[in-house]
Amino acid sequence: MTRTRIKFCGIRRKQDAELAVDLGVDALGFVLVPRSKRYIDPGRAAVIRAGLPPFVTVVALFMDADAGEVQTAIDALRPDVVQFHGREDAAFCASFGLPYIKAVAMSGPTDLSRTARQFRSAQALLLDAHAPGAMGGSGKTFDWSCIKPVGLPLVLAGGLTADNVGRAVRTVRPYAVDVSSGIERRPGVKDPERMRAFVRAVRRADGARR
Ligand SMILES: O=C(O)c1ccccc1NCC(=O)[C@H](O)[C@H](O)COP(=O)(O)O
Repeated sequence: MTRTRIKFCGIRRKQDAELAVDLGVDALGFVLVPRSKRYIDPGRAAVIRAGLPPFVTVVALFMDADAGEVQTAIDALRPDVVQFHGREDAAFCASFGLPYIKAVAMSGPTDLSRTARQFRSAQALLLDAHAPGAMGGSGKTFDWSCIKPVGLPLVLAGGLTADNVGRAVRTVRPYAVDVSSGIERRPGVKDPERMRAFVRAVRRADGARR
């Protein structure tokens, strides 16, 4: 059976990280973007990280931060993967010596193969609904019909919920799905029932793809 990986993003509380791990979530995202409603200080994120068991991927998110800020945060949090949401180019993304994910703003027709060529050093592309220059975590979906395989793993994000993620998995067949707003009570505060329902919906869709 294909197992769609799941990333919960915008983690700010220890109990949310613990429940995510119990539910078998593969990756946790920490938003290190100071203007975000889900911002977490890298030191606080490191405390949550220290309590995680092995084999849970810790992802640090940045948006147009300078290299010094990114490196300082990496030194504090020691993420497994870095994820870039701004206008960073491939050389910048790769310069920290960590696997990286590049977020692509899917606000209109987007030439994904061109982006994949530009970011061929990326571990994956994360397709999100925000407009270029705007922040992620908008809770909005985009038109999935423009998604084509591009030779890099695709992480589908943007407005996913327990109600639409099954259709997303069956339609797009992404390597992973990423969710923030759809499992929240309010920004940065996750809702246990929504977290559980989301994971159940992904696993049900995985079963249907067998
Ligand atoms: O979540 C934020 O506030 C944020 C701010 C700046 C850059 C990225 C941000 N989030 C990125 C994510 O990976 C979200 O999980 C992704 O955009 C999906 O969000 P949502 O539509 O809320 O599920």
